[in-house]
Amino acid sequence: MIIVIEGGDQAGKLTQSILLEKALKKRKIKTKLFHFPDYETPIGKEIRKYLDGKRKFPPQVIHCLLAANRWEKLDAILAAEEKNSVLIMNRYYQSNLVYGLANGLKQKWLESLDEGLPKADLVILLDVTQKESFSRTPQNKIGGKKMKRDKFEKNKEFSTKISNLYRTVAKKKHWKIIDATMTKEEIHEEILKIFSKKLGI
Ligand SMILES: Nc1ncnc2c1ncn2[C@@H]1O[C@H](COP(=O)(O)OP(=O)(O)OP(=O)(O)O)[C@@H](O)[C@H]1O
Ligand SMILES: Cc1cn([C@H]2C[C@H](O)[C@@H](COP(=O)(O)O)O2)c(=O)[nH]c1=O
Repeated sequence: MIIVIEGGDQAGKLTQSILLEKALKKRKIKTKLFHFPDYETPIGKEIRKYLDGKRKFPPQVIHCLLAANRWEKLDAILAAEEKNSVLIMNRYYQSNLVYGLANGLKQKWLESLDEGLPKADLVILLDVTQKESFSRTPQNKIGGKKMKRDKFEKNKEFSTKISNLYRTVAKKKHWKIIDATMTKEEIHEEILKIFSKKLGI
């Protein structure tokens, strides 16, 4: 089963992905957590440079790179599917759809970039407003503080567009929507409830 934790910047995806991973492991459910973008790969390093403003790419190129970054991890994803019952994705191809639409790209074109990757069984949107997102302190994926907001995170107008698009796409695609202004613990409980309901346990 692939569970995707989605949402705008600082919605709490990393926090909730880690809490869910721990909770499932405690229940002896074999679980593996992936983070996208994966900044460790060759393409991931280019993406990092773009987000830090050290590279300039047209939107078509950066969204191809963001999809290619998942294809770089295909073997690892397939191997993890063999060994585990649950894969948690802290962002997956759903991010490229929402951010790509916000950057003026076409849905069909964006979706074609990820066609053939293992599909998500459950997508959970942490619904955060621009205001709430900007009030939170960015952190990096190993828990430390990020020095500054990246290219997609700096612009208030873009961030508002992302929040609105997430809600619209989530409704159309029947993703589960959680109010991300609740406490970390409340959100975690909601995610566990959704997960149990999906499994029928
Ligand atoms: N429910 C919450 N209420 C208040 N603050 C929160 C909540 N969840 C997470 N935070 C805080 O918000 C910040 C961002 O959290 P986190 O890194 O989990 O978000 P993210 O969605 O993964 O961010 P990014 O999009 O930048 O990768 C952190 O400082 C974290 O402690
Ligand atoms: C996976 C993925 C990400 N993005 C965007 C979303 C964010 O603005 C950045 C990643 O930042 P994070 O702090 O590491 O979450 O990239 C995207 O546009 N498309 C994608 O597929």
